[in-house]
Amino acid sequence: MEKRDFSKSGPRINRKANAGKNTSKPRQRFFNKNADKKTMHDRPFKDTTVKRLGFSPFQIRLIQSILSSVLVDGKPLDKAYAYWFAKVKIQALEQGFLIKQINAMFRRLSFYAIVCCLKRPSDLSRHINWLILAYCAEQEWPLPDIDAEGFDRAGLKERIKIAKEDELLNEGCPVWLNELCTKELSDKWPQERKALAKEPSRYIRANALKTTRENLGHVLSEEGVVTRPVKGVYSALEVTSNAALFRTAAFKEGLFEQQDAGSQLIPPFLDAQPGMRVIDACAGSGGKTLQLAAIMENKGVIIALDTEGWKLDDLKKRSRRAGAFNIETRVIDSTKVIKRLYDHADRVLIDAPCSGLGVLRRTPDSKWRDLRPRIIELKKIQQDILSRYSQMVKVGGIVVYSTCSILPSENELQVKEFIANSNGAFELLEDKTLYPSEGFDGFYMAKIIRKA
Ligand SMILES: C[S@@+](CC[C@H](N)C(=O)[O-])C[C@H]1O[C@@H](n2cnc3c(N)ncnc32)[C@H](O)[C@@H]1O
Repeated sequence: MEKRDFSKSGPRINRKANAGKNTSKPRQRFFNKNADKKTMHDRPFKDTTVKRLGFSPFQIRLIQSILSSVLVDGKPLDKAYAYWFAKVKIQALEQGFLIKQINAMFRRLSFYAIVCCLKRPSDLSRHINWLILAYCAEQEWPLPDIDAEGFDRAGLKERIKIAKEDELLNEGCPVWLNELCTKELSDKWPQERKALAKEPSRYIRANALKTTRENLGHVLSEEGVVTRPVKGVYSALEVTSNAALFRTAAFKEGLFEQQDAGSQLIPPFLDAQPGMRVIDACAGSGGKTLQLAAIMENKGVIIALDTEGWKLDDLKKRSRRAGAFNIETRVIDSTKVIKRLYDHADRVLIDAPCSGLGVLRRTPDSKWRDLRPRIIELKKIQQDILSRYSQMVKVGGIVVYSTCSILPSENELQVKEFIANSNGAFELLEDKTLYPSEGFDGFYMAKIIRKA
């Protein structure tokens, strides 16, 4: 599991003289790893009560454990959620409430560090309770009675007010990210920065192999889930109620997948038809592969490739649930896997590994580590993948190169370099960037034709 390093992301602002003391404490385990699940099960949970009163002592212990997994142990936030919510089973609504609050803390970690009189977000790893207090104070909830020795309560309100006036802090933007995106996006960046600071909407994709979008809306409403169709994305519904989607019968029956509405625009862009031979070259767990199977009405064949076998195993499970039967999976464990498929396909989707800067709203912990060195490596991988994997399409066929980044250097500049080096064998037909300020997550897609 990749560890997070939170050490280098501090905002550059003047700090007050009463900066926090470095009271290093031994690591705490807030929930016993062998917590008795029975006592945690099905506790009554009233969303409105919690909203008014803040966190219960039980919730505080769970939040402490999740924050500790990420800030102290360096686990990614989604893995920490998976671990703790499997161990401490609670009602779906309460789980949703906690995820919402913890995501909001991670979205603006630099803001809360300053409110706690700390220099860097990484300093919060030694002051998890301070973070919880600062968060509650900002929500204007009563401050919970937790051990927070050295926490400066006087002037909390004033520090929150001052931090809110600093755009970078208020939008939870680390300095490295601001520098990189200002350089790449110039005038466009401030509005994207603002958009990336917001809580994302929830979208699902109706699985056309089993239902229609309209029917799915009805079925879900019978299960208490409120949705509305998304304009401009024929397969997408926005979920507007606080629902436990994965516990619905509709999900178990494979009627839908959770997928951002912007992401749902990429598979149709490939223009794959029923009966074609299609390669999804970086398929991962198959978000787009499953959509391609639906577009192709289960006819023809999709070869789903990835370097990570466990992701393809996930894809197999998801295809069974979705009723998608035209997908073959192959792990890329040598260059031969790709070479054997040269000149093979009518369509090739290259959903390349990337910085993920377009989807930061959904991974709010990832920005607190300077990703610039990794982005340099990723760009080399993207160019290599583009030049080799594009050979898998037949002459006359289409390649779509896509990312969930909004950086031109991972997107249009990569495509430009690839086309320039192809000696006329490939031509760009059309490309699009979806920006977070337009509503969905940020994505790029380029449609390229093989001419020789
Ligand atoms: C953006 S993710 C793909 C997401 C997926 N297409 C979806 O819609 O859910 C990029 C994927 O590329 C894979 N990957 C990384 N390096 C690769 C390589 N050299 N060749 C093929 N896949 C690679 C990663 O394991 C990851 O699953």
